[in-house]
Amino acid sequence: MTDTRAPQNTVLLIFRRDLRSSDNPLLHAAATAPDGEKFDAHLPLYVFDAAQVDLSGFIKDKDAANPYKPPRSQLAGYHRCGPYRAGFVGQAVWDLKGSLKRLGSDLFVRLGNLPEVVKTVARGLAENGAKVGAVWMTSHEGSEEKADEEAVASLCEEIGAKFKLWVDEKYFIDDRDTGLESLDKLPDVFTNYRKMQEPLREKPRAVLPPIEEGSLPPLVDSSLVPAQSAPFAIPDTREGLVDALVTPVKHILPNMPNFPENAESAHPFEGGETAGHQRLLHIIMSGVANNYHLTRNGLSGTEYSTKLSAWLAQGCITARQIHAMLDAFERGTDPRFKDVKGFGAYKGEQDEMDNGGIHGIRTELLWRDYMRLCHQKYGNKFYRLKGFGQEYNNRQSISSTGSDGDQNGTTGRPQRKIEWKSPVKDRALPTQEPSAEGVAEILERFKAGTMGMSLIDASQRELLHTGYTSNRARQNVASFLAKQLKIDWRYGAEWYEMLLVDYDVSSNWASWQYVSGVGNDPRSEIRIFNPIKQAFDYDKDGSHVRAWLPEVSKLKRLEHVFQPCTAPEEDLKEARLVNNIMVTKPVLRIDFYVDAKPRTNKRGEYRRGTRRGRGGGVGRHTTNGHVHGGESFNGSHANWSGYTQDTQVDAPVDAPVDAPVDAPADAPADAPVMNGTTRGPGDRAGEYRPLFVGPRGSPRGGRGGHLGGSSRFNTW
Ligand SMILES: Cc1cc2nc3c(=O)[nH]c(=O)nc-3n(C[C@H](O)[C@H](O)[C@H](O)COP(=O)(O)OP(=O)(O)OC[C@H]3O[C@@H](n4cnc5c(N)ncnc54)[C@H](O)[C@@H]3O)c2cc1C
Repeated sequence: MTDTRAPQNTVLLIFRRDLRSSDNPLLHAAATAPDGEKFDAHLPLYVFDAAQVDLSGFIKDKDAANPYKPPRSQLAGYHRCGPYRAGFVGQAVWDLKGSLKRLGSDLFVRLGNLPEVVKTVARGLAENGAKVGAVWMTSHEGSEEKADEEAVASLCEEIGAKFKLWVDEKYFIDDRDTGLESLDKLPDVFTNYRKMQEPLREKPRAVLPPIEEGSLPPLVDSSLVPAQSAPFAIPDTREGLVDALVTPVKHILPNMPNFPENAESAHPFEGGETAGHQRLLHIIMSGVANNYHLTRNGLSGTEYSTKLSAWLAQGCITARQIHAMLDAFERGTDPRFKDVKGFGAYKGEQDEMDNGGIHGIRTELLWRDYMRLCHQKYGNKFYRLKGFGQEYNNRQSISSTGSDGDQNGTTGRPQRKIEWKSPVKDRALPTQEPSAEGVAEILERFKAGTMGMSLIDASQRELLHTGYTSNRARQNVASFLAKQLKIDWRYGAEWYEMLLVDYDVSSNWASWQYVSGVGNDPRSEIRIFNPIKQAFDYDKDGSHVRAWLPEVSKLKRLEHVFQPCTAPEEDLKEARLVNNIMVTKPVLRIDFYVDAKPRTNKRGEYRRGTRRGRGGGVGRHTTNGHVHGGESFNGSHANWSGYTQDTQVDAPVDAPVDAPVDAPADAPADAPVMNGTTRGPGDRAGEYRPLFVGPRGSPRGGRGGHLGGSSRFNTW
């Protein structure tokens, strides 16, 4: 019998990566439905998904078993969601609950598999005489996300509820306004997409009007909603929730190094819409936004870039909210910013002056859109070793070689082979050097930041300790793993997936592909970052490396700080580094000379001019690093050909990932000047130390990658 108190037309609002109450299309539509289409009740629901999050922290009874396998990445078996993002999402969910309560609503939090939870909730309501009339959720990229959407849609058919999948409106340009007739028409080079969309200032839709308190349909009576099933219990405090999420995944490495004394997190921020909006306000008030184009290549501190990525990834804020606030500042319509330089400086469409910093932020937000569109276009090709680059039109393709069955080139055009190295025996090519064990050992050192290449090690330590590392460092790390060590880049992408607080499936996998040369970098074949030169350019006084790698901090000369194996014996002794693995067994050694003679560099001059002309704001470019010779794996040279340092490459002026040429404007006049020449492999074979050789020359074993856990991807 129907309970007359029980609502017969409840709308289930499923929150996913749209953890916000403002500018949220689902809430907006539920609040503004015209008479006749209004729901009797609403039920906002967030599910911590067992396929993403280790739920064992929610089990209080020590004897109870977790019905779900702890989620692991498919290739390497890493946690799917590490402690930083788990904590951040917990905070964001709690914040959303608070915001919804202020609107007269609430957030029901449940654990398990999303479609199963929806089924349980719908059944439970039905048993209590209520009925789910509709289920709404936003659409997200990712094969698992799509599978969930399909499963919920089928369930709705079964229970006679209307299913609606909403466009996720947290992007800069709304999907409906891109002008693309179909995804086939998405340009394969970002610059072309940007040109299609310019002027960017005019593109974003207006932010949705705020929801008024009491405008949502009544909140469903909580006594009608089935409780969380055993063995799980949901904590009723914010700290309890965060603790339950973080505890099972907080031991990342068996021998986790201590947080270095002199290091500070560049991302000390909390999850949630409230904190995201405070940060947005801060970047305008403090001048971070104005200066963004000058500082965005920084490595240390909270202020060189916006640090909005983690909130964007979880949908705590939307790109159009960011745009709206920046635009209000530029047009002078928000008096909160009246004392900030640049307030009201934009004089309308005729105005040719552009705030370089804000222009830069808009362009980065467009990159983010673009990577998601590429994900939509190429689907699961995002996760395969040979990438999606081969699908390009008009592009010389690259083929990948290895033994995991998906590495053959397909287009019949001239192809360069990438012989990816694997830590797994039956995936490694028979000719692979070093062996699978050797690669497994390097990956362990990659994770711990003990490879002996300090810019990369410092970034890996920062990531390990904080869940964040700069864009500049990310590019170097990815290039080092994929292009210099030639290790299957997906191990890096999965490591990032676990640790990044701002992990976003599209941005992460597209960026790894881009830098690894299998995605959509039009210059992928020649763009390889030289991590020593990059360190000289972007960590001019070595303070970033010294802070995150305290071991090398006592070395005096910068080139030794950046590559400790090159330091003289007495310096190593003084710094107590003689037996350190970073010195005794660097995974790669790059010869790099520093001298005092400035070199004229016409190319550099030209770039400076070009970037200035476009508002790039690039200053003195006094460094010229050169890589000598090749590197050796167990004594044999890796196959480098031609020029390898990134200074040889013209980077597009708006490229965030591929802008390795620009020295920041604040380059001191007395920055060291580096000279040298690039030689082909083999020139200096005798000078390179054998790599991957264990103590006393014996090969060292290492933990291999292993498959395990839930399967996110089906096209390895
Ligand atoms: C190997 C690699 C992996 C990456 N993985 C991720 C990831 O998982 N999640 C993620 O958000 N970004 C990723 N990025 C892109 C970029 O490094 C981060 O977005 C940026 O460092 C975040 O810091 P921020 O918010 O201060 O960025 P800002 O420099 O202030 O940029 C503003 C916003 O623009 C977007 N953005 C900036 N650069 C990029 C870019 N290259 N691609 C796409 N969007 C961009 C972000 O949303 C960012 O918050 C990756 C880059 C590389 C090279």
